[in-house]
Amino acid sequence: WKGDRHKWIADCFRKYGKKIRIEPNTVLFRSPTASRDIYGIKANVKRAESYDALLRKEEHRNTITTTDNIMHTKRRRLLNLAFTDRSLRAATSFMGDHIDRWHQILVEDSDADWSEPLNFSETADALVFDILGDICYGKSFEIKQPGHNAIKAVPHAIVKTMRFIYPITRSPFVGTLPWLRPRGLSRLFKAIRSKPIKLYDDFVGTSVRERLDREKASKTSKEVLTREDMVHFLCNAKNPDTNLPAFSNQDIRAEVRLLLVAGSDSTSVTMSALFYFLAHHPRVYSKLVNEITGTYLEPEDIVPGPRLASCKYLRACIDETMRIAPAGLSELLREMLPGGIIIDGEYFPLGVIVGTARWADGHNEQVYGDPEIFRPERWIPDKETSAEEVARIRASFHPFSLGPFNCAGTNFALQELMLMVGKTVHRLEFQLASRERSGDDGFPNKTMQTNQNVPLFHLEDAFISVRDGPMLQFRKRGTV
Ligand code: HEM
Repeated sequence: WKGDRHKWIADCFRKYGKKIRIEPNTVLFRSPTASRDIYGIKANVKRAESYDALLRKEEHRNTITTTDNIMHTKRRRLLNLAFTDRSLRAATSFMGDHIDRWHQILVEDSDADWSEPLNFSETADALVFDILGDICYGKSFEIKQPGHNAIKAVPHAIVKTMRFIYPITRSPFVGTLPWLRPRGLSRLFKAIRSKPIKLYDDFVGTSVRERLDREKASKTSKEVLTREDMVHFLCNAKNPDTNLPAFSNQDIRAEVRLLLVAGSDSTSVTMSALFYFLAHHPRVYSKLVNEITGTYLEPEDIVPGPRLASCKYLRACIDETMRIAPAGLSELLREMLPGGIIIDGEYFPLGVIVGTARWADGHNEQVYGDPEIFRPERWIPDKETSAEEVARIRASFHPFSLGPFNCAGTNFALQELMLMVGKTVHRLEFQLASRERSGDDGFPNKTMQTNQNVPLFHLEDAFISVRDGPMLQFRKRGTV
């Protein structure tokens, strides 16, 4: 309930070593070999039943909430059809347009001076949500635009919902949920949905329906044009075994729901934390600006491709952010299948639940030495950091998880982050709003990073990482 489970888990590791039994039947690990043993391609495990609690009703079941391995493999194989190089290329132009418009909004009315202070988490949420809406079904939510829009409440409502659901997923009663759902629990959850979540449900339902109608009409009429968005790829995906359409309309709705949440929140947390660290670390900020402005003459030139991939410091800043402030702080639980598995040399039998926790992994003193320090250089081999050292820490670093249940949108997320950060630091300058510079940022409970004297970016654990701030001001680069 307090949102500090991730810190409690890290403290337990510090106190008891690299294996902790946090519940009678649940063991967490903190070592690179354990991560591979638990999540790797050969691991004899399935997603634990706590994933079931993320589901309000059976029709919403999608790839991430499918705990049966055979079903998951089938769904995932089909979902991957929406994440091809072609779909990634198709998404590029939507992403670029949204980012350009977002920049205009950030500095609107502030031609010669700094903009009004704004809560960066909120504006980053709006940007990634708009991008995802557009990319999923060709309809942006337009919540980054100034003015009233009821959908603006949705990212906040997702946080509220996760705060409510997360303790249920970790409760001893989680096993009863599949039984309770058809016996009134789904109806109860529906009845107590907050207004913004209801709005969001209706919005997703209507938008997907309209989009599917458009797709159908485009097959018979040349006048109806569709975009190559995710729905297009999902509609046209054929089951390779039967050559029939891979997804029913209900499946498409369920997968779009997953993509909107999995794809928006994670990327937005990373953006907010990265801008927080850049604002607090002028040396890192100017090194990043030099790399981007040295690689590209104009922000408009920044597009995905080999040149953007060559921006090593940009990628290192993103990796360092995902290490120190991961999108998802605690454990991703897996349950042993018949036969069990060996983890870190020890046998665990059928039914035992195991996992690793991302915050605890990223803050492991034994791996990183100075884990509380934001230092992107640790990811780049040079005179001071050997290639072996970088390979050693990379072996412990799995922000997108690994194996058959890893993030389906990894390439998509990295492309989006590289583009958003690259374009933003090229086109705009930013600074901490004065209130935050004086240390009174209104966000309590920050842990101080002792030797840099910079507070850690405050995150609360609700399965997703709940964040607020930083408060930033923007202006066009080169404005005096
Ligand atoms: C910084 C950004 C992101 C991070 C750190 C991240 C991380 C992860 C992780 C750790 C998982 C595994 C969760 C689990 O096992 O419970 C996951 C799953 C998933 N992610 Fe991401 N993600 C990011 C962005 C995205 C984006 C942009 C999309 C899509 C547009 C996406 C789509 C998915 C999907 C569909 C799954 C479920 C995969 C499955 O169940 O097989 N993610 N993500």
